[in-house]
Amino acid sequence: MMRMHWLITVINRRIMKLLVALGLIAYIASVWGTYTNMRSIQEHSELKIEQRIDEAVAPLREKIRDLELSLTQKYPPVKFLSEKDRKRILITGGAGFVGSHLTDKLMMDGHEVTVVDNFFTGRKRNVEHWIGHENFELINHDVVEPLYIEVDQIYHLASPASPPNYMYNPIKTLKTNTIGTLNMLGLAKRVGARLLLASTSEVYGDPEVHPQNEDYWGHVNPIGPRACYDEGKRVAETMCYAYMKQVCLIVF
Ligand SMILES: O=c1ccn([C@@H]2O[C@H](COP(=O)(O)OP(=O)(O)O[C@H]3OC[C@@H](O)[C@H](O)[C@H]3O)[C@@H](O)[C@H]2O)c(=O)[nH]1
Repeated sequence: MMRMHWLITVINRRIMKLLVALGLIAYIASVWGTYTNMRSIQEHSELKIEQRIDEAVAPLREKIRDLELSLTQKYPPVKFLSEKDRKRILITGGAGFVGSHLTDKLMMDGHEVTVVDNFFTGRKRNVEHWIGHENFELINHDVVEPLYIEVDQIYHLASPASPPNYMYNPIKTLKTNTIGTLNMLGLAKRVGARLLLASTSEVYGDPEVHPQNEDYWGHVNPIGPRACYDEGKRVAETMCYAYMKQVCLIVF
């Protein structure tokens, strides 16, 4: 009997120890679980915060990079002009041959130049040496659509200029020289700017007089293959004169 009792006590003790050990292991496991869980939540939220910071900082980094670039970038020398003498100048077709050289001249003289071009024949690389300069702006825009900006002077050069280019799409050539010129005259009228139109000797058509002076009216053909350009520029000149006479616009 005594032996039996002793055996039960020993077994009970062992079970107790086992239970205590199991309890301890369960407790440690749960504490460890909570700890790793908390860590992963913390790491996750840290990751999210880092991500958000990165997102918020990215545009600033880009601005700083642009700023650094503009500080280190070398531009051709530009004169300083006082506010009074500095003009805001729009050059349509400014990425073309004549336009880009005019851009260089006016930029180097110290003016603020906005080039508007649809890059039909002009190229960005013709004016790329000014990109980022505080006095320079390049706008990809077709003058057939109205343009609303504030300027003091307009040099209206936008037009295809060589026969293969202007004969490629005669209707578009006509629109550029008529609607485009009308839009520029309208802009000049609205902001009180003076306007210069780049015309062409082709307004004289197939001239019988050489050289042609201002009194010569030309020898033109309104339905010939080059008419879209010749007549387009002729009507552009007529529009400029009408605006000059009717609304006292200063036109060259
Ligand atoms: O619809 C158009 C067509 C042309 N253009 C631009 O006008 C510019 C014309 O420049 P080009 O280099 O082809 O030709 P040029 O510089 O020789 O022409 C220049 O002299 C002749 C005149 O008829 C043009 O009006 C004048 O720009 C180009 O940058 C072209 O992309 C427009 O912005 N819109």
